[in-house]
Amino acid sequence: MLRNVSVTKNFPEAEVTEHLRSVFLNKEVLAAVGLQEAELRFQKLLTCLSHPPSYTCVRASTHLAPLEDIRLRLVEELKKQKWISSAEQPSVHVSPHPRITDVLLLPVDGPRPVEQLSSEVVVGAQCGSAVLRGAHVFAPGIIASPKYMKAGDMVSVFSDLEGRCTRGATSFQGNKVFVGNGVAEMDRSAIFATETPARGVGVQMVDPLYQSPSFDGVLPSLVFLQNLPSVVVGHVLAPRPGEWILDMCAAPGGKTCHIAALMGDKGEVVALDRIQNKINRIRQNAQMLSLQSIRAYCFNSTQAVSDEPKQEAEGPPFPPESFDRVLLDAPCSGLGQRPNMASTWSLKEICSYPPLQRKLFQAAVRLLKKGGVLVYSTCTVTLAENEEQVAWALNTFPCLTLQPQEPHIGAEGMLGAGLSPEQLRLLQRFSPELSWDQIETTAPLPFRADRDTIGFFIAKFLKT
Ligand SMILES: C[S@@+](CC[C@H](N)C(=O)[O-])C[C@H]1O[C@@H](n2cnc3c(N)ncnc32)[C@H](O)[C@@H]1O
Repeated sequence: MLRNVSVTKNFPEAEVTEHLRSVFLNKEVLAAVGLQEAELRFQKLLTCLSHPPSYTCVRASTHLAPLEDIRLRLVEELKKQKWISSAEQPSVHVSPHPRITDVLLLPVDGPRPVEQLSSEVVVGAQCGSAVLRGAHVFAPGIIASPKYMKAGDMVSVFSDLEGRCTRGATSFQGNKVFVGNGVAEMDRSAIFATETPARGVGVQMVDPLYQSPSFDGVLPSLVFLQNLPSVVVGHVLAPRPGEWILDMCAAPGGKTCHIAALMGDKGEVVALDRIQNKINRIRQNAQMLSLQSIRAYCFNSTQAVSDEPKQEAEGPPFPPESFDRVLLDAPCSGLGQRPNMASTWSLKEICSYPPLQRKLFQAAVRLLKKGGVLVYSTCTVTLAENEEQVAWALNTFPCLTLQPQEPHIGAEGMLGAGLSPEQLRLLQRFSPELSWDQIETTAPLPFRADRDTIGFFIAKFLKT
């Protein structure tokens, strides 16, 4: 083992683990690699999902400044952070990705040997996952704290894996995972005040299990935290200046902003999402990154095609064959997220996604011009939401053909959906389990970055 592996993902719902196991041990996989190898891959998947990737990926705003300038400014900013100058962390390494021209990579140090303290703060699983990726604990994420906790106390932070801890509790004995030590920034009474719920940092992480810089307020217009496969999506879509692009499920707008940046902010990116609050996030992000070409609307994208003649209003719904390119970054079960300790979903919830994805896909195909490009992506690992959707799409829409992707830095598609070897080669599946114990954590970042990602899937189609 090249990593100090201490946690293995366990889905609280045993039927979810069993379901995933049947996906990863499907007949086609068993015939190709055998039971032992398939079982091993599945166990590695569960292990690596419970750990964050060994680096942080940021997308640089190369529409505003050259990559090298942004890199140097980032190094300067991060040098100012306390952890950087501590004895353990001698220097800041920010490396460009060897192939992706707007990506910077920073190593994550961990898991580190951190001693647990007697004072315990319990946070929600989502907050715990964010801490494992370099965040501090924000007050709303805190569920339990010692009875007499005062600002300035040193505390150990635990993530409540199953959402069982009661808000305001003083201790918790349930299923929890240690994520590091920090200094309380507030008294307990301020955190659990009923009249004005506390905001801001509740615990400053000074000794986290995984150490990486905090990007809070760091060069907000020049660097954007984004997983590597998500950045790949924008490049695979390959938008050109002047085009009309639709991002059907856009919030909070990471990919929307990337698309607009790749177009040099010339043309228009229509960003739809069905949740109003999230539309505000898209607008804030666009503003922060100085992007003018984004129009965001709150709309259910399954209804985004109109057969009526176009009204005067410029927003959705749109006539068929309107867009040069469409991105469907679909709502999904999110099982590829790392570290993924928050999944308390039932099998029924996980299985609810494919029908919604198909409705969105149908609208996407109708809205795309002939000769246009459609990119479908998810951050999950199931066949039903990925390769099986591709097989369904190719059968349902004879006008679609699979296209090669550039860059293609992930693995090929997974066996099990009846796709041919040629079709699988055109798909891009980021499968961290395939190289989990094969890459030295000391290997140079650019070598391990492409393999040590979240679980993710990308398919690119042309409408002929
Ligand atoms: C995977 S997230 C999108 C992430 C986004 N593309 C990014 O890169 O920042 C999926 C989004 O789909 C939205 N969504 C779900 N159902 C939708 C629908 N019927 N129409 C539009 N948006 C939908 C969700 O609100 C969620 O924000």
